[in-house]
Amino acid sequence: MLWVDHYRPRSLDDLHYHEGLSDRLRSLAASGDFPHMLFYGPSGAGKKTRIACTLKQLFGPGVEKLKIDQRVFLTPSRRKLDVNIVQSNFHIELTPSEVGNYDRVVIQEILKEIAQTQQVDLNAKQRFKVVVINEADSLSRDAQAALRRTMEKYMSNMRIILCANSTSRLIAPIKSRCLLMRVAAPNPAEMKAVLSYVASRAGAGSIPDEAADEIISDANGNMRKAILVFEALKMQTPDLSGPLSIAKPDWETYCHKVADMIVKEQTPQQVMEVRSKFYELLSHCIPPTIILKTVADRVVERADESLKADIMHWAAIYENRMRLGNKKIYHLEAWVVKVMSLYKHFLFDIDMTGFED
Ligand SMILES: Nc1ncnc2c1ncn2[C@@H]1O[C@H](COP(=O)(O)OP(=O)(O)OP(=O)(O)O)[C@@H](O)[C@H]1O
Repeated sequence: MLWVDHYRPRSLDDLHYHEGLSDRLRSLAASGDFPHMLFYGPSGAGKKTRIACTLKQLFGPGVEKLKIDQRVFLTPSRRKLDVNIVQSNFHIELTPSEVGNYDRVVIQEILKEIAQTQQVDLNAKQRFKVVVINEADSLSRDAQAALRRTMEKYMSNMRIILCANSTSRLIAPIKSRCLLMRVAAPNPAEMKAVLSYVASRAGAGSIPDEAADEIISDANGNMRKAILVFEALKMQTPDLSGPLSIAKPDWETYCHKVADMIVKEQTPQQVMEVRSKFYELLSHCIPPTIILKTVADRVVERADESLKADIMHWAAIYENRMRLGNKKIYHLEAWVVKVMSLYKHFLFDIDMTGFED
């Protein structure tokens, strides 16, 4: 098992950072009046770990006995949707956004089913079951509306825990029905403490300060990434001495290549080249929003100061359109064409100024 899973905290007492948050969760679990909750924060900050620990506090170790099911749902047009569901006797966890725009069907069916079944385990500590919904911020508007209605209706025997990166794409009625829990990224000192703990538990001795600093600055607040990189480096150079080479993931290097192409040449042929690179990235399941963000960041790094704000402005607009639409490639490509046109105008203006001089 990877260290990141093996040494993952299992109870609220084991959690390393944000102790105030752990205390609040502990008292909420004991209060007998557990609310619907929304955990939000950046990737790898520890949201899912914290949710799992809260469930354990609520229901005891039985919640760790998990069963994985694949359920089939039927859309109104009789299309079959496969959804993976993880459940224990006390909770159920799902990612409805896996099925794109049909997420409403999944939300409605699952929630109705859970809400209408009473807790049958007489020894259960709580009378309600918990439904954990991952990637809640990717839910369609329809699914969010369905969720909102269910939250009102079935409060007596069901609680919902939403997990999201940000609250901005959730509709206000959902936010107002949940207790919001912000799980911020750990700071470098907190990350260092976790890495030292993992190193000592894994029998890997202590971690040199320079190595820890390098891993932490590369991880940028993502605890999962830090532990994964630490384990990989430990396999390569067991004593972690000398300059470390933290390899960038292939998809990131590929995105940077795309950005360099946009900056280098602005022609229809180049748009076609970029398109084929986008297809390559998408076919390797890199999320389109991540592609857009990584490419845009790199283009901005290389662009003239006067263009930076416009490039980001259009990236935000096309990201929004991408979320509304189905075909992601159109919007990625439209952004590329927009940026190329901004670039061309900029270069043309420079030429003209030179000419006037
Ligand atoms: N409080 C903590 N103390 C120690 N280690 C932690 C803590 N929180 C998280 N971790 C470590 O970080 C890893 C990633 O955490 P987790 O999967 O909970 O993040 P997440 O915020 O849900 O990420 P994502 O949004 O990308 O799914 C865990 O597997 C665990 O090893």
